[in-house]
Amino acid sequence: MRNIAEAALKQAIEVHQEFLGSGLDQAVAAAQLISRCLAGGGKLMSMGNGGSAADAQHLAAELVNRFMMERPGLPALALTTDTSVLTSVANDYDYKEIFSKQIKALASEGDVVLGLSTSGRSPNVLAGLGAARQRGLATVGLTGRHGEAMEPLCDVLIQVPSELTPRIQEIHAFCVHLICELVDLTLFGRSQ
Ligand SMILES: O=C(CO)[C@@H](O)[C@H](O)[C@H](O)[C@H](O)COP(=O)(O)O
Ligand SMILES: [Zn+2]
Repeated sequence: MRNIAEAALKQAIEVHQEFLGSGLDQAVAAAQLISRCLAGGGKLMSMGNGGSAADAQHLAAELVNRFMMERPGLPALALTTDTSVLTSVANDYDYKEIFSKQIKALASEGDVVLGLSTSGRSPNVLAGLGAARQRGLATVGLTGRHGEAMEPLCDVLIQVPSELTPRIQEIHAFCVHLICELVDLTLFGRSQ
């Protein structure tokens, strides 16, 4: 057991180390884009499946409530939480449309849509980013090594250099916190 745990942690350290060189600039660019949208009166809408749904909710919660310091709440909405909307869209139309339909209904000019998909292939995340693009909204993607399908739909795409969902998600969680820290720094002059 200890050897499995050690291998997993070493793998995580290696992916974090590689991300420092290959992905951190995109994470900073994503935070800058989101800061600009929020400063301009827009809101953030986030989406993902499974663990990435939790990450989408985590980001929205930190923004709406607070991150490390006291500050006014910021407008953010996870598109993964309203089970009536989610089940009716999936039931009447298609699971693929659960995010895109919400974006079409809720988006205003100046908003930013953020999608997480470790495979880069979840049809509902791709459709959500596509709907955001069609509405002229800013888009941010978080993915793994194979984010090819997300690339043309994202203004900023954060790619984690791994194919393993848990390792990718661990860096996505780091990016969620980094975005919050840099948004606070940009909008309020400090983050702690
Ligand atoms: O958290 C995990 C695995 O670590 C799972 O719940 C995982 O998020 C789900 O299988 C998702 O459906 C995967 O979707 P995606 O990241 O490929 O878009
Ligand atoms: Zn997970």
